[in-house]
Amino acid sequence: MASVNNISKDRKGLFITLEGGEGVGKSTQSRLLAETLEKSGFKVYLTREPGGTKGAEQLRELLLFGGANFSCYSEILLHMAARLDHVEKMIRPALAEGKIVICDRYHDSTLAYQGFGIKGGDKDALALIETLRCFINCEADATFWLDMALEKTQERLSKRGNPKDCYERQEISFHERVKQGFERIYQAEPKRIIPIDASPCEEDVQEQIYHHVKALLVRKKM
Ligand SMILES: Nc1ncnc2c1ncn2[C@@H]1O[C@H](COP(=O)(O)OP(=O)(O)OP(=O)(O)O)[C@@H](O)[C@H]1O
Ligand SMILES: Cc1cn([C@H]2C[C@H](O)[C@@H](COP(=O)(O)O)O2)c(=O)[nH]c1=O
Repeated sequence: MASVNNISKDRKGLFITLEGGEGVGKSTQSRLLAETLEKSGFKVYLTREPGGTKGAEQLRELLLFGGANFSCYSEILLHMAARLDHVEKMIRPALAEGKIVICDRYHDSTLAYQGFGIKGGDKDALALIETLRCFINCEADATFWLDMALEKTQERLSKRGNPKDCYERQEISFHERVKQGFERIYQAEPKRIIPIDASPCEEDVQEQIYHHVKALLVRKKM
């Protein structure tokens, strides 16, 4: 079992993020985890990024469907502006109230999509993201990285049939860089990030995740 040493001791609540490429099942698993925890009596704040506040949802619409084709550095700043609003207004208060915050995508998506997917791991882009991460200063206690073969996720997405956002419309080589980016992020922070095989059925993936969450709750004495 992966180590869960990243838990913040002075925080009342627990901050869990779910990360990974397109269609690996993050939203499905975020919802299932929230339902399971609520049934066990925990207070949960289920949210997503970009999003979670009025302003951040407006930025989501602009970034995903606005067609503005921002320069990559502007795109990083916009994702980070959405995150800061979300953290200040929703995430930090929920954690202070002792809630379990479950966030569908967070900081690792900026690193994987903008840092590795668009900028190919460029040092300046990674440094800018890191600087803003330090400024926001709200780290996840644990991150589930859902991973599976790209061909399989394409199958899932074609069945889902939602309108494609600007990232989903990118060529396969972009998604390969994003996937490799998540691998690099995991290698850099193996204590926080817990890799999950996202290829089995929903129930099996849920079981893998819940197994780790139970251990986190024990460690956090929740
Ligand atoms: N374990 C699974 N097995 C088969 N299909 C799944 C599984 N998990 C999710 N799905 C289906 O795959 C599609 C994508 O799932 P979901 O929206 O949860 O993924 P996501 O990672 O949040 O996607 P996105 O990155 O686009 O937000 C949905 O139609 C969902 O019902
Ligand atoms: C937080 C964040 C997200 N993205 C991208 C990744 C996805 O393509 C979309 C979000 O939509 P989904 O329904 O969650 O798949 O936004 C990004 O590029 N950078 C980020 O920081």
